[in-house]
Amino acid sequence: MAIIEVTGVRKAYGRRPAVDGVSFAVEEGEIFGILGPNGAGKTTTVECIEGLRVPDAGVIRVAGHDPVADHDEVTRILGAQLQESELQPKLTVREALALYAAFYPNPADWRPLAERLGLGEKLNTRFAKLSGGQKQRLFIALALIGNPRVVVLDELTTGLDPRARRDTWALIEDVRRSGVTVLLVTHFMEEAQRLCDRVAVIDKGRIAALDTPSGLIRRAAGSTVISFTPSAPLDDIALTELPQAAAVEEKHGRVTIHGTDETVNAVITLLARHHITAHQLRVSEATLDDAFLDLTEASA
Ligand SMILES: Nc1ncnc2c1ncn2[C@@H]1O[C@H](COP(=O)(O)OP(=O)(O)OP(=O)(O)O)[C@@H](O)[C@H]1O
Repeated sequence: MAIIEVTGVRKAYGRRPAVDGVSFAVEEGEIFGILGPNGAGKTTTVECIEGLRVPDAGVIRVAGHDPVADHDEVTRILGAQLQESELQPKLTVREALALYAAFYPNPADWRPLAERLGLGEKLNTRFAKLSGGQKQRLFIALALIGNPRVVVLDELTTGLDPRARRDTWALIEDVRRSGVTVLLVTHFMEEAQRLCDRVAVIDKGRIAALDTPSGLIRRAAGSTVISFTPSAPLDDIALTELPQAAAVEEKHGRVTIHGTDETVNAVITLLARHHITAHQLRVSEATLDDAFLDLTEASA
């Protein structure tokens, strides 16, 4: 069952459209990613879902409710991560948790929540003295304190070191295991690939693609990347006609081909036929990074 339904949403600032006819549905229990370059319209889209912005056109439903007309109801269903600037630097972790718990009719018990998020030792620490990772964990705690069915996390791991980012990923998986649906806005392909069940790629206010991370990789770039330095120029060899070669690129004497396993064999056979050796031959799986660039370039 879809817990969030977004249908034909448009939102312009002045005459410039930021979100230009976006539709998608988030199923209950999934981690749904929104991925896109800077200024693509990701935050505007989630702010419309949160009821913080009013769309110019289109319909949004959160568990059947309109985020603007039924704002109180939606606030109970949907927990949103707070922006850093919204917390007082002198507030302690305990005070922040108790204060935010008081906003909700049926809040979670914040003590076990703080323990679960690794903040048990930090209850008396002021917000300003927390590390970046600890602040992010506090934001997750505050987003969860109202016992929401959906939590919206917008660029949660930006600015975190790799270890803190991985710890945060583990927490997000833990949140989903507890039955909460997660809507995750991110810039990090690795994050989307690792966490998300499905990803909507937004570019210039529109959905460029919506699929599982592996579906996006397959569809966009060709899932196998072959690169090598040929022992002689390839001038006369038509690599682009190889079976399922989605893209062929030559840079500084190194050739990169996106294709499939079948392409790997075909490249080697073709080179052998022309008595060319492939030096430093590398075969790797495409990443969501490749797919993202491909999808967003395609709509450029
Ligand atoms: N309050 C506002 N007033 C005017 N223009 C805005 C406003 N908020 C966003 N925009 C513009 O709308 C477009 C989409 O912005 P939005 O913040 O939704 O993108 P984003 O995908 O979240 O970007 P980023 O990844 O950089 O956070 C951008 O061109 C931005 O400059």
